[in-house]
Amino acid sequence: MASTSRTYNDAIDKLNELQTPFAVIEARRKAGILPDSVLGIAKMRAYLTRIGYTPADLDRLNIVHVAGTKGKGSTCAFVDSIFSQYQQRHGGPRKTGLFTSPHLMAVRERIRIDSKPISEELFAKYFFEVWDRLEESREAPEEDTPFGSKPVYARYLTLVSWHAFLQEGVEVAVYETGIGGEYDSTNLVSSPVASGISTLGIDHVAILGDTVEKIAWHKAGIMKMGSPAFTIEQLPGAAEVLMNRAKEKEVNLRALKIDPRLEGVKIRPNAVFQKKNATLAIALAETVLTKLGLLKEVSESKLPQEFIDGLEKCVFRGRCEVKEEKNVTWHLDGAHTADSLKMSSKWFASEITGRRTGPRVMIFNQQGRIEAIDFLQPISTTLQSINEDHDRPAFDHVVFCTNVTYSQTGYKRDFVNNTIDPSEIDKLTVQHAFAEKWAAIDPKAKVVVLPTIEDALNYARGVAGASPEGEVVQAYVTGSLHLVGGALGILEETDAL
Ligand SMILES: Nc1ncnc2c1ncn2[C@@H]1O[C@H](COP(=O)(O)OP(=O)(O)OP(=O)(O)O)[C@@H](O)[C@H]1O
Repeated sequence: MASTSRTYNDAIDKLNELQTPFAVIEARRKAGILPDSVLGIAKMRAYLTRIGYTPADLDRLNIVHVAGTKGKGSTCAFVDSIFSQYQQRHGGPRKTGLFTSPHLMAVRERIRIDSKPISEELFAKYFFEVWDRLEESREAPEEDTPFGSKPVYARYLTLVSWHAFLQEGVEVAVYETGIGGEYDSTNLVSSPVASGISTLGIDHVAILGDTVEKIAWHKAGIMKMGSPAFTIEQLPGAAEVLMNRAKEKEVNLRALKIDPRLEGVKIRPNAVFQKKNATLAIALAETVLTKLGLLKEVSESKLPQEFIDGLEKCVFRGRCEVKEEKNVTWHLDGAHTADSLKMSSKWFASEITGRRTGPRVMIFNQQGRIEAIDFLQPISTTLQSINEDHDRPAFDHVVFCTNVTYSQTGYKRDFVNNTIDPSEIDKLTVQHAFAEKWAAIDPKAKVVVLPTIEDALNYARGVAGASPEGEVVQAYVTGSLHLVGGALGILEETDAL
C-alpha cells in the first residue's frame, strides 16, 4: 500500500523506523549473531531487482568506489570537488553524484548531486518511490528482517541513492562504503571506473575483525577485475593483504606515495594524513576524467589547475573545521577512532600553538562505547606537549555529553538514534566513566558531565563569559560526528545546509 504522506520529514520518520532497535542489537550480540555477510549482498541484489534495476545498470553511473578506515569521506569529497571544477570550466562531467555517510546536519547530505545535497523535495520523491516499489514487490512469507519488506537504514539509503542518481542522469558517481567493503551494501557495483582504499586501521572490530589484516581483507573486497585500484602507504600487514587480494582478483593495485605535485597546493588541514587522502583522490579523479575524455594528458610534474582548485576549495564540513564566535573559537572535528583522534588532537594543538590564548575547553562525546575510554589519554598527552607551563592542564575544562541535540526538545529528527540504549541517555554511565578517567589523567582540569550538546555549548560560552576581557575560549569539539553535526546545527541556529 502506498504511503500517503510524502514530505521530507515524513521520509525521515519512515527512515528512522528502519534503524535496528537497541534491544534487537543487544539480543543478537548476546546470541553471537553477526550481521549478514554473503547473504547480505544477495539480499541487496534482490532489493535492487525489486526497485527495477540490475547491477549492470549501476555501471551507467561510472562509479568511483572508496573504502578505508580513515579518510574515505575526505577522499570522496576531494574527488567530487575536482569534478566540480571540470564541470564549471568544461561543462563535464554532465552531472555528478556523491554518496557518503554518516550525515552531519541532515540525512539528505548523504546523497549529493552536482556537489549539493539533494533537495528535500527530490529526496522525498525518490525515497517514497523506492518505498512503494518495495511494498508492491513484497513477497510472502515475509523476509527475515525486523522491517518486513525493507532493508535496514543504511542499505535503504544506498538504494535511494542509486535510484536518484539513475533517474537524474548522473554521469559519474563517487561512493563511500559504509562499513568494510566486501559485504558493504554499496558493493553491488561490478565494474567501477576505479577503486580507492584509504588509510587502514582498527574500527568496527565486531564486524570486520580485530586485526588490521582482517580489516584489510574486507576493504579489499571493493577491488574488481578489470578496474584499476589505488591505495596509499599502509601498515605492512595491511599492505600485504591488499596486494595478495589484488593478485587473486587480477586487479592492478597501485600503492601511492604522497604525490609530489601537491607541493604548494594549499589543502586543509596541511597535514600528512590529508596529503595521503588528496594523493588518492588525484589518482581516482585522473582515471575517471581520462576515461570520460576530459583529461587528455597526465603531467608528472604539475597538476592541472582544475585539480589544484578542486583540492584547495574542497569543503568537507565537520572535519577540522574552525568557526569564530565573539569570544569562543570553535574547533570541530568528527574523529571517532583511536588513530583519527590522535591526528585530530594534533591538528587542534597546531591550531592553538603560539597563536591562540584563552581557556581551553574540550567537549567530547562517544555514545555507549566504553572502550573509547582509551582514546582519552593520547588527547591529553598531545595537548600537554604544547604547554610551556607544565602545571597547566591539557584543557582547563572538559565536558562529556551525550549526542542528544537539545535540552528541551531532544533529538533533531535527522539525528534520531534508536540503536543506542535509551536508558543510557538518562544514566550517562559512559560519560561519567569518561569524566572519572579524565579527572585521573588531568587532575587540574574542571571536568563536567552534561546531558545534551546544547548544554555543552552553553557551558563553553559560560566559560567565555566569565573570562577576562580580550580572552577567547579555544573550544575543541570532538569524538563523534553526531556531536559535531549537532553542534554545528546549534551554532548556526538554522537547518539550512
Ligand atoms: N588518512 C587519515 N588517517 C588518519 N586520520 C584521518 C585520515 N583522514 C582523516 N582522518 C581523521 O578522521 C576524521 C574523519 O575523516 P573522514 O570523514 O575523511 O574519514 P572516514 O574514513 O570517512 O571516517 P568516518 O566515516 O568513520 O568518519 C578527520 O576529521 C580526521 O581527523
